[in-house]
Amino acid sequence: MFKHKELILFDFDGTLIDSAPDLALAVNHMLEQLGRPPFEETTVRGWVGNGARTLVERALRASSDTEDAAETVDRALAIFLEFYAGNLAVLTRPYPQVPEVLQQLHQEGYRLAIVTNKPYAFIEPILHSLGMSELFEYTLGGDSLPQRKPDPRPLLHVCETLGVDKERCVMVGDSKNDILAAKAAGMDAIGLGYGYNYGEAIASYTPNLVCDTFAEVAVPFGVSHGVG
Ligand SMILES: O=C(O)COP(=O)(O)O
Ligand SMILES: [Mg+2]
Repeated sequence: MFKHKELILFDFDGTLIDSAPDLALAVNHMLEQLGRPPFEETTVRGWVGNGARTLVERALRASSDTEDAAETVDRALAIFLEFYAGNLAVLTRPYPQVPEVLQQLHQEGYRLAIVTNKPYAFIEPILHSLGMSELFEYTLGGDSLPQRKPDPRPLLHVCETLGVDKERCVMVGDSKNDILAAKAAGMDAIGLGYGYNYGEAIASYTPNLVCDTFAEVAVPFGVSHGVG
């Protein structure tokens, strides 16, 4: 199905890595510093997907009856970012079969890149600490361009930078932001059913294919090693 593809764009949080436990620790540290009560990790999972500032805004909104002033949001974001920068991969792990399948796709000659809404500065340190830095030719963060997913431009930017026609590219992601961005870019998409999609089924955003495990992602590329 996707054997003719040259470049595979991967979302990061909720697709390659389960980062919600560390994001929850950082959110709860920020709330504690502001004298507000913490939230369960499962609640924080539902807030991930639109970048760090939106995550902090969602946490603040849930923790107060009144809307916070911009200065409070700025301060909360700074606290969050400082803590998270020092605790990026404490509990964060790749999902099952992720390193193996990526390695196999890489060996088969597929080019791999990351397009995330996460701040750019955090991508490489996390990849490094999980032993996955060598696999990706290019990474783009949520603050790398003026636009982020679901805008199609980050996806198209990577295609242009790497000189790959968008028809030869596919986006793999867990959230509606990934699928909507791919559709708007005129690109094929694989949706993953296990990540963070605000409690909605990824199938309802009609990607070309839905996979329930990362191992299944290998199949349409003609790579079967990771399946099992
Ligand atoms: O950190 C986020 O808000 C989302 O990151 P993602 O685009 O890799 O899912
Ligand atoms: Mg994601």
